[in-house]
Amino acid sequence: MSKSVKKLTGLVAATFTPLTAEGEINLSVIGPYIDYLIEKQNVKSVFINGTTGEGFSLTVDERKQLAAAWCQHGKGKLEQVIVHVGCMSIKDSQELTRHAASIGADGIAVISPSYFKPINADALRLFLKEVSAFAPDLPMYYYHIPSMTGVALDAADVLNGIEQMIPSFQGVKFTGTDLRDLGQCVCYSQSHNWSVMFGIDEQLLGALVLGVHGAVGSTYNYLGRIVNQMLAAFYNGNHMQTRALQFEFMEVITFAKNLGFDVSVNKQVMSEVSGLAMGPPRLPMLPCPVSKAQAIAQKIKDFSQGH
Ligand SMILES: CC(=O)N[C@H](C=O)[C@@H](O)[C@H](O)[C@H](O)CO
Ligand SMILES: CC(=O)C(=O)O
Repeated sequence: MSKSVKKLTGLVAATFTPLTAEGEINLSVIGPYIDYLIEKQNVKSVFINGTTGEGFSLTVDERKQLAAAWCQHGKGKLEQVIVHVGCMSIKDSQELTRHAASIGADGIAVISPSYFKPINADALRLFLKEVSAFAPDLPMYYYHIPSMTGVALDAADVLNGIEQMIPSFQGVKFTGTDLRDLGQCVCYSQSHNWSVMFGIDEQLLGALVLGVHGAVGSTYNYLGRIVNQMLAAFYNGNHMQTRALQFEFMEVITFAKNLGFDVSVNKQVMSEVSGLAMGPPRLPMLPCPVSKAQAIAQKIKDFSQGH
């Protein structure tokens, strides 16, 4: 692994996957999507084909086409394009990994298989190693998301000693609420200069205090500008302002959660707020009633106008 790895930091948008009304991937939205993130949200890195991007509902070929489009349109504009390559079959993950390297992606991230689950951290590390071997020079991030995978191994256990197996290992995207485990990931990562990226947007401040290097999340697609203000306030030591912004942010997400806030709703909210046509989700998710998304979008707009 070369020493010139660009460290992943700051806000990273976990992108939605634009679909046509017929449910086909809609690559024509990606160019305008990138401009929107940079110009309107001050967000310059993306995490594609993950949870928000419905990665597990896409075919391997669709995932390749999307990754290629994000890298191509993002060239010279985006700081980093991280491609999620987790699949139920290790063969598919290896193919996506090789492809990510061939198109110039900045890194890959891997969610654990969740049907047949790794029985312990050794099994998961072995899986990650066999995936990374298909792009040994590409930074790899482990994506910890037990709420979706049911793989409840401590992320810190997965990290422990992984550098001896995976020279390209560069950190973890931590979507969990166990602050003890998160803190141990940050602590372990320090000596390796890895990135710990937090993934529960409405709890970001707690993670910042523990020393995470940034955050990957869905809401940075449309609240990135304000959350960047929150990060600036935090790094300037202005805890009152940071907390005030976090509380307002929490209120918006609580409002959304009370209405039912899943990827389908979130995707429609993105269409409403950005004006970009994200299209419907893919089955088994059902399209979200427009009125629900509009109510959430209005909250987001009110929050944005206040800042
Ligand atoms: C479970 C899940 O999908 N988490 C996302 C990222 O990992 C978050 O970005 C959430 O969408 C966000 O925090 C809203 O709850
Ligand atoms: C939300 C998130 O980080 C993902 O799309 O995977």
